[in-house]
Amino acid sequence: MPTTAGAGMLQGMNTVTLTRPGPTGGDAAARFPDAVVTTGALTKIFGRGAAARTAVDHLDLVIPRGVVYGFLGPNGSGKSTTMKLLLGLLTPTSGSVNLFGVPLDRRSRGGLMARTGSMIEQPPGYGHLTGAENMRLVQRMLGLSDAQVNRALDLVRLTGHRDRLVKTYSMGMKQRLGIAMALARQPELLILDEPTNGLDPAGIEEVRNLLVSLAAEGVTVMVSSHLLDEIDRMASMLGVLSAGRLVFQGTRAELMRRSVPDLLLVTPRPQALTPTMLAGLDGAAGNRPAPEPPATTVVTDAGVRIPGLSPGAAAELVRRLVAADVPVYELRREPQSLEDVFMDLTGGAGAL
Ligand SMILES: Nc1ncnc2c1ncn2[C@@H]1O[C@H](COP(=O)(O)OP(=O)(O)OP(=O)(O)O)[C@@H](O)[C@H]1O
Repeated sequence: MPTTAGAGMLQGMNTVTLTRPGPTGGDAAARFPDAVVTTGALTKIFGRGAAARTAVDHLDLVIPRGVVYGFLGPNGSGKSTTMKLLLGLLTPTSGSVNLFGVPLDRRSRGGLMARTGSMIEQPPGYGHLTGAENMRLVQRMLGLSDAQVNRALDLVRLTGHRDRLVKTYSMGMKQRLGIAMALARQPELLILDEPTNGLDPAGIEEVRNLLVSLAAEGVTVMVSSHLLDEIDRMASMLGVLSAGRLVFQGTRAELMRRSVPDLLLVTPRPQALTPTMLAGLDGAAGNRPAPEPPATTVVTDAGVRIPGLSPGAAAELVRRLVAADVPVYELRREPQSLEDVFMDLTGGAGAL
């Protein structure tokens, strides 16, 4: 059976201002005593010597109680590895994990996992058994009551399909069964790796509604995705990974405040925006470096978009345009979309 975290089959089931990642080091647990998850400089390096690969690089996560925390990053950015570290399925190379204010180690893990539900990578479930039979396995393993199992199946709306073989389930139903397994023990913390993977828009909406309603009941939900759209409307807090590093942690509103609007130049001579014309203009204080022309200037029907210039650099650009006798019909700020901000943060990697 594919893994969920837990005892064998089921484990422990269960910051723009784009703000740079906030609290650092092991003091996060002390600074955020109510946080359900904190990590201090959490690092995982796979392999050794020349083959060493840093999958997770000094992460300082802070996940407050009762939020849906959207954990975003392109493929290979380290989301699954981080979640496995949080569940004690991998040992950190360095750094610390605190769950419910308790350091995660070999001795504390059992107790902490008893309060945690998870689904990592694949939705679990034996295809040759029915949904109910799969749930019974979980029930026995975790010593759950019939009521707990029935409630979990109900929550994911599988009660009417409980007697069907799992191999006849759609992808969405399999994902929901995995979530039911993670939910059955009524965890305080739910860690789900890409639970919307392979779902159609209706399936994504169902998972979204379920997770938001669980958070409203006080469950802390950490959910990963490489797709911004899937996370955006369910997460009240976002953590963004890029190449193993946490490049942002905070609310959506904070993320948008980090946005530096592009400049849109309307001119009949877009070709006048040469690298020389833009050389040395500094970026605004935000998430982006100064543009490296001509790659980052984009000629659109509306005009030439120039990303990330500070007010001073914009004024200097106007001086240069006038000195070069380039007609300027219009120069205005164009707000970035959330998608643009993410693309900047992750260096445009992957399909966020
Ligand atoms: N057991 C392992 N041994 C060696 N390298 C690994 C191992 N597990 C993961 N990696 C590497 O660590 C990096 C992060 O992988 P990880 O699966 O955590 O990323 P991810 O963000 O979850 O990506 P995806 O969405 O594609 O699953 C990748 O470069 C991956 O190849």
